[in-house]
Amino acid sequence: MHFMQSLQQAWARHNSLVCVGLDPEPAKFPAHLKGRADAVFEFCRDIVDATADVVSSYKPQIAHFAALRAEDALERLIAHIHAKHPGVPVILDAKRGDIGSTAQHYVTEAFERFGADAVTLNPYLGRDSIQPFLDRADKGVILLCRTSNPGGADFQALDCGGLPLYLRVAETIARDWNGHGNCALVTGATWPEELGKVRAIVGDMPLLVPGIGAQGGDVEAVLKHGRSANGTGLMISSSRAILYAGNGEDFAQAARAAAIELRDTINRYR
Ligand SMILES: O=C(O)c1cc(=O)[nH]c(=O)n1[C@@H]1O[C@H](COP(=O)(O)O)[C@@H](O)[C@H]1O
Repeated sequence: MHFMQSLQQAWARHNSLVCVGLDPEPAKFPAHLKGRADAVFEFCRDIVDATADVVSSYKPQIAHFAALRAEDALERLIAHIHAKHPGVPVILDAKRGDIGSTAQHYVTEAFERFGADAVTLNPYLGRDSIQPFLDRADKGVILLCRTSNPGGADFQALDCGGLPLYLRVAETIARDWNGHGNCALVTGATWPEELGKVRAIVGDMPLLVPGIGAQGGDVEAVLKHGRSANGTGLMISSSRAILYAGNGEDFAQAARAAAIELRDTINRYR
């Protein structure tokens, strides 16, 4: 199924805009998992199995696996999500972006090797660097626009012919790159007013919104500025605040409780 369709169906079926970021950090794992050969997979699998009915997407962050030489665990994890929780889309957070011939290999990496439904990309290299992804109409192409981090404004806020660069990015992608309707943008929860300016330009295009939880973004402000006309349009992502909500044997249940709390807080403002 197309990423955009499965996302919309998961929003509706689970009444949830929550995206759980899967960012394994073994130092934070519960004691009973530490030292186990397959701890990265087991930790993430247990989180997924405890939350799949209360979220609408997962977002594994590739560096968290690659740095641990655990890319095989990431492959198995995504396969597990598809097999056990069909219809919950997986966004590979890889922030790729390179010349077209190399981009083709990143396409294969994200969609064939890892089996992701969508991937995060950096649009800085321009249209031809993203074209091989845009051509995959069934896959989500999620482009950095206004990132959540403190330095996000260094370049993104620079004046670009009367508008900040991030709004030019939003404008160009909505107008010229979205022919297959498979584009989305990353807009950090830490800048809700900018998020609203992006929403005003892109209509109902989905926005991936990290920065809730550990980075301190405000849910109410995100919904106020970012929800689409029908009260959806957002993949509100939280990693550490959900993954490490508990660190005992019941860590997965603690993660479930944190995901439910976030879902319910979001739903109050939809
Ligand atoms: O593309 C992203 O997911 C992303 C974009 C952005 O602007 N800010 C941002 O924090 N992220 C990612 O979102 C996750 C945030 O993690 P927490 O702060 O623990 O919820 C990390 O995996 C980041 O790499």
